[in-house]
Amino acid sequence: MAVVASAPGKVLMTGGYLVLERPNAGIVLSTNARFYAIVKPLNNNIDPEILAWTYVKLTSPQMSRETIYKMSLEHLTLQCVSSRQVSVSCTILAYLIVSQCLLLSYDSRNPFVEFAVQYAVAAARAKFDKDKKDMLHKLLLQGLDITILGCNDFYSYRNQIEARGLPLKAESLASLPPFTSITFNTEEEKGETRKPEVAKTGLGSSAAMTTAVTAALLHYFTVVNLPSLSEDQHHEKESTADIDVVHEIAQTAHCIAQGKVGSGFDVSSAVYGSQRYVRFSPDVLSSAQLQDALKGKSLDEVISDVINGKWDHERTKFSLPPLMNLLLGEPGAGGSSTVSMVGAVKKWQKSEPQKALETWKKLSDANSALEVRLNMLSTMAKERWDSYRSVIDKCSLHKSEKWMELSSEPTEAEIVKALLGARDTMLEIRFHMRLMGQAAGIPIEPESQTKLLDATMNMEGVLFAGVPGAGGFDAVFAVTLGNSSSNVAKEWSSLNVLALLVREDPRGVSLETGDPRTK
Ligand SMILES: Nc1ncnc2c1ncn2[C@@H]1O[C@H](COP(=O)(O)OP(=O)(O)O)[C@@H](O)[C@H]1O
Ligand SMILES: C[C@@](O)(CCOP(=O)(O)OP(=O)(O)O)CC(=O)O
Repeated sequence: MAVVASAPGKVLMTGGYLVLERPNAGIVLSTNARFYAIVKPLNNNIDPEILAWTYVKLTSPQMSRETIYKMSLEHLTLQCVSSRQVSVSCTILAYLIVSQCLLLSYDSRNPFVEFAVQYAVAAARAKFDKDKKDMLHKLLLQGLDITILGCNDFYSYRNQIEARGLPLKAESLASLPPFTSITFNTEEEKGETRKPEVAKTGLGSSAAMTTAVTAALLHYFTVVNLPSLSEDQHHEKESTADIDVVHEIAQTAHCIAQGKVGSGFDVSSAVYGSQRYVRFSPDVLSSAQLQDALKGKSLDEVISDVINGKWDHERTKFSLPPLMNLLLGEPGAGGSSTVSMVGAVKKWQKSEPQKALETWKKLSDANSALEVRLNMLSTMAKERWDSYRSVIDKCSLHKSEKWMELSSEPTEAEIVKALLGARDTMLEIRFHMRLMGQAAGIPIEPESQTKLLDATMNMEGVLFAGVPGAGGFDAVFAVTLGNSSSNVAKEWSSLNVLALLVREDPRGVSLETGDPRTK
């Protein structure tokens, strides 16, 4: 029986850079862009002769790639035995032709999935008693057939839309077949051509992919029982023990595959959904990092350190107040390298510690203030729904400068004040993020984005807009009121900005009923 699991992509609305250090928090919204992993046995006829190793087949239809690994059942090491490009359909070919670089030349390894497989099997072994270990061994002998699929929203199709002469509108994106082939951007840096990179929108495809594969495998091995999408996924639900295991394993695999320990908000939101996040102490992964660097400990020892480690990340339920929508717009073909941006900020913190501390304090206060204001609006919506709905409806049709005049009674005026307060706080966050970028010499909110964000914040029904995560030239986000998103998308189109189809969806990792391509 196949197991299908999915995990969402993310948008870090506040907390870029600061969230790398405890106890700073980041507000991360998960999205309806989901990454799927399908796991099933590769071969139903177990060959009793083969007891020392098994096969793992990894198929990425969007990269037209199929890789076969041989996995040692003792050490869980993976050896790539074949990798080939599988045939592509005519529609996919059309996209490939216009892409800047054909996939054939691209590196065929997928370290995210490779580590997810190794760590998930090791976790199952660590958790199981003798009988269940035998069951696991039999399951592994049948081989693992893994297919990975990311929603189109994870990838940038802007170049293809332009190349095909289609209008730069969400409708053009909607006309693409689901799970369309991925293309690569080749970038020039100082006259040299860099390694081609997947053309992404910045929703965290690797974190969602690692989480979906880890979750599907752990469910397939019966280590965990994943919730389904229809189940009420409350973060504060008494027992999150099963998804906590998914988190620990996916986070470890993701860090090791990336070769760095980031804040982990992307994996946390892929597992638990939208939240206020405070990072885990990096020490919890020291054993896994050492193993990778020195090949000192066995995977079984490392996994028991990971499972028994002190995972001290904090997550609190958070989602946008009712009748507010998250909208993303792609102003260009993307391409900021988060790693080098983080490096530049760290260098600045060392060279100007006092100034950096002051900026971080102001940013941290503004981030907290925005969170308080949005939570206040959620409470107002709960307690005074009619006034709240009426204010949102009215404000959705006007620019913010008119909002105060629209309130017809004191409760409404109070709600408008809270909306305007949230707006001002976002302006403050943007101001300090820009200062940090200037001081560190990196484009956190580059001038072109400032112009776009100012224009967006001046559109009817826009609460605020900003650069998500590390900032740069990737997609921008806007939080819009009521039904104003379609107007914003239209205005963006006239500014050469492509409105993406993605929206907020607070749900985390889940079990699916079947292959998403057959839906
Ligand atoms: N559909 C896919 N099939 C195989 N690998 C994928 C797929 N989607 C993403 N990846 C891998 O994930 C990497 C992108 O991850 P990441 O840098 O986290 O992107 P994002 O900006 O979306 O966070 C790609 O370089 C590729 O290795
Ligand atoms: C700088 C950061 O705080 C936020 C980066 O956020 P992005 O959403 O830009 O992430 P990528 O998917 O890696 O591009 C680094 C971190 O928190 O790890």
